[in-house]
Amino acid sequence: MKLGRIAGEAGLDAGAAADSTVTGFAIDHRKVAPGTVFGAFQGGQVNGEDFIPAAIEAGAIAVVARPEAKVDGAWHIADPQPRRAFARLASQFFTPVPETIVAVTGTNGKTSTVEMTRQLWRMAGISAASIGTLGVTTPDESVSTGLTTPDIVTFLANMSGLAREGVTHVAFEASSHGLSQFRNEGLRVSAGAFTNLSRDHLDYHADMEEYFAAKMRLFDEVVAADGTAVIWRGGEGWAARAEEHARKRGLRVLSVGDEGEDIRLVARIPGTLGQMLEIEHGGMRRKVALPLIGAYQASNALVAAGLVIATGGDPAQTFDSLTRLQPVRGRLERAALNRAGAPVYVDYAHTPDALEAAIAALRPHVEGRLVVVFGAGGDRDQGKRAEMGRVAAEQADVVIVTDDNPRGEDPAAIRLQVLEGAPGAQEIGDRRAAIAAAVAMARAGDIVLVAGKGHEQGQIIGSGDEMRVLPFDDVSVAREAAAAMMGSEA
Ligand SMILES: CC(=O)N[C@H]1[C@@H](OP(=O)(O)OP(=O)(O)OC[C@H]2O[C@@H](n3ccc(=O)[nH]c3=O)[C@H](O)[C@@H]2O)O[C@H](CO)[C@@H](O)[C@@H]1O[C@H](C)C(=O)N[C@@H](C)C(=O)N[C@H](CCC(=O)O)C(=O)O
Ligand SMILES: Nc1ncnc2c1ncn2[C@@H]1O[C@H](COP(=O)(O)OP(=O)(O)OP(=O)(O)O)[C@@H](O)[C@H]1O
Ligand SMILES: N[C@H](CCC[C@H](N)C(=O)O)C(=O)O
Ligand SMILES: [Mg+2]
Repeated sequence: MKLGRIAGEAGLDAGAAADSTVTGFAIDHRKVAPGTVFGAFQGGQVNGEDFIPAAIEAGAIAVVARPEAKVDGAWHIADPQPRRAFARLASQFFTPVPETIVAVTGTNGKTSTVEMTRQLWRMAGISAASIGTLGVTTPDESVSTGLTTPDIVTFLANMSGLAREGVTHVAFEASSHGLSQFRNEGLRVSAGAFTNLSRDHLDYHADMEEYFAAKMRLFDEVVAADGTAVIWRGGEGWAARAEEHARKRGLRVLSVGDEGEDIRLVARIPGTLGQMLEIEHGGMRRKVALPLIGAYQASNALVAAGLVIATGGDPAQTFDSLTRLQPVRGRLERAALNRAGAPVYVDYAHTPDALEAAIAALRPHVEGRLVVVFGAGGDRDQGKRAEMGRVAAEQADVVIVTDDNPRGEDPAAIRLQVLEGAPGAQEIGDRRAAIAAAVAMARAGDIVLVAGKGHEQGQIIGSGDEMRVLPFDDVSVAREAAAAMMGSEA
């Protein structure tokens, strides 16, 4: 494909390089091959513009960078917003793309919602995929990408790869990092969902307002002008503000929740292994037996239904399919039963709000004590740590504070910050030992919640060149602990 054509379609100027043949796109100079268009961006760690000479040396034919960047020996596609311009350009190259694409943003619930959306589409006989924290999931496989929202080149390449495999519908997670770095642009996004907003990532965003503004790029810019915003009505006013953004842009709004106008959750009755939802849609009331526990899973399932309906799904069939949803990995996953018959749940709660939601989900099922084991990630928002401690101390009966991906920080210092909010908690740094202690202490009627890592397969220790990922899986560790207890009795 000629650069001139790609640039023309994107409304950019390819100048003297118009006749060059484009072989690919890269945002990392180490991935540049002859014929590549290189995107040079100023990052949080380094300035990508410093790598322009090396990229040109490696064969870059054009460089997308700020007007003030110095580009010698390749065509300079100058734009004050180079990440956006690069995305526009790259999206002309990575074709075809799936015809129906939807995005989910919010602090918690993105992974669950995209996965449930994929499942609902699949049950309707559609070839669907999801992209997010769990990787790229298709009917056949799940491949990890390492990030929730992959970089723009990986994202677009995945999208066109999926379309070539025959996938017509994709739901992807739009993290605030991804949105603010234009990691998913250039495609027609038919609908976007907003699940909720609460404290997280205040290491990256200056304050909650900035965090919210990053998320609102979804409605302000990313969703197509004739698209739909699916909004979970709840929380402290953020949903109402999200709705304002959507309406101002002229998007169709589909509101969901206790106060939702389009999909109203009239009643929710927790059961042993699931819950009964009474919902109202289009003037009709119906009961749905959702085979998942917890208010938060009901919210995500209904937002997923909203996305499917917003993009042409049949409402009756979609609500019916909710009764066959499979659990999402690491989200209230029942990992084991200990010797006393106490269940051990693994959940990905790693924010104060999520921890509260996970504990609330289990509370109706607890007859004795709720034992929670959790920590907080290193090199991430420090302010959420004590808040997580407070939620655990207030809502659980026994609290064990442990390690969760300390990364470049001193794990003991992270635990100390969590313990500030939970002064009476036990402290067991080694996560395996902490889980074993919780499993060993649980009696009949108790429930153990191991929070923070969910589906994760490793404990990240150190950063930069020193970084190591030690294999670690909460589900198997919980199972081993339960099995060891059985063994000790025999
Ligand atoms: C804070 C953050 O989001 N950083 C991501 C971002 O970095 P950045 O743009 O600031 O990049 P940088 O490292 O300063 O480098 C600047 C530019 O120089 C380029 N470069 C860099 C080095 C080099 O030798 N050559 C080169 O060309 C880089 O490719 C980049 O384009 O872009 C990089 C390239 O795509 C990502 O790898 C990196 O993710 C880091 C590893 C990360 O940990 N990100 C986490 C925080 C993250 O993104 N999480 C979100 C949220 C998860 C959630 O929902 O909770 C996610 O979507 O996963
Ligand atoms: N709708 C919700 N409301 C409150 N808490 C939720 C909700 N959905 C999920 N959670 C909590 O957040 C955890 C993570 O859920 P999920 O992975 O779906 O969110 P996410 O937004 O993708 O997270 P991340 O930002 O890490 O990608 C769950 O394990 C649960 O504890
Ligand atoms: N996407 C989230 C995942 C956090 C998971 C938790 N286990 C941690 O490491 O903090 C983040 O990067 O902030
Ligand atoms: Mg996620």
